[in-house]
Amino acid sequence: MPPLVELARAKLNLALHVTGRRPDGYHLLDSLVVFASIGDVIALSPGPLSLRIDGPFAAGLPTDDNLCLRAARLAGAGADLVLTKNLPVASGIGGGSADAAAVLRGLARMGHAVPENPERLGADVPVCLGSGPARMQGVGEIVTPLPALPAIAVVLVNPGIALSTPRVFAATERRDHPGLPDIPRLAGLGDLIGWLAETRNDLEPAALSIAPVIGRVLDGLRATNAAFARMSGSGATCFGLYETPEQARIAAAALKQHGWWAVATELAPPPAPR
Ligand SMILES: C[C@@](CO)(OP(=O)(O)O)[C@H](O)COP(=O)(O)OP(=O)(O)OC[C@H]1O[C@@H](n2ccc(N)nc2=O)[C@H](O)[C@@H]1O
Ligand SMILES: Nc1ncnc2c1ncn2[C@@H]1O[C@H](COP(=O)(O)OP(=O)(O)O)[C@@H](O)[C@H]1O
Repeated sequence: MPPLVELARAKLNLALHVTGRRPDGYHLLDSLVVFASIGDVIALSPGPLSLRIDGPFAAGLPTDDNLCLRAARLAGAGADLVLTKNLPVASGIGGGSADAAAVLRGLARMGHAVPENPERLGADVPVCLGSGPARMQGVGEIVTPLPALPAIAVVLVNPGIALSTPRVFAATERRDHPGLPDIPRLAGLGDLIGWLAETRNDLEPAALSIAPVIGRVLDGLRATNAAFARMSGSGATCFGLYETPEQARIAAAALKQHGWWAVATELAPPPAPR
């Protein structure tokens, strides 16, 4: 029987406001989250729990304490897992959380119930489970699905540095920003950019202070005529939005000249219900 295959789409925080902090130190967030068409790939076959990792970013990833295995253990399920790691690690685009959510989706297709507290695996796991446009609030556990966005062309760029999420949160100075403005129906790139102009990524200043190269990535995106550029999550991956897929392809090729990981893709529609 061929393995079940799940795509762990790259997550993008188009806007990310830090609105408070819980007594346990976790931050309250208000974020517009969307997913790109590219991602890691997870193949699941029946069998005892095991994990093999291949792909361009396999090196250095733990095989024992991997979030894919932790997801299967939380679901109480065995499976033979193969992770093809296409996305940079510790990079603000979901990574381990997207992989864990994809494993839970695959296991659900094999008949295993999705655990009740998937956020225990990572704050981004609940939003990554749905893998469609959503407003994410609380520490990540409140997910409100949003209508589909158009397939806007996007370029993702990572300068090749892993940035630790806890370190970026710890270096964030202001934690009491207002939440996102209401999210209207976003029918095209113009609507989206107009709305994004009223928003921020509140983790960007701290990430920039730890890794100034992020500033050069954002300048690089703007120099390729991105209609909008910002960092995703806790960084260091940044995204640029473009008028056309052709512009995005040309921009990605130019940004690779810096030795950075750069890929042209588009905002993905929500997955069809199964
Ligand atoms: C910042 C965000 C925005 O979407 O994305 P990434 O940059 O990781 O992609 C997420 O909130 C990250 O989610 P995730 O990467 O799953 O985080 P977790 O593993 O649960 O948490 C890692 C650490 O980040 C801090 N953390 C995480 C989430 C949150 N709401 N407040 C926090 O303070 C905590 O120090 C925690 O120990
Ligand atoms: N399947 C996985 N994919 C990516 N990272 C993983 C995975 N499993 C465990 N990890 C660990 O999780 C950490 C990445 O976490 P984090 O800094 O939150 O990244 P991101 O910002 O990409 O969400 C890394 O230290 C990595 O070793």
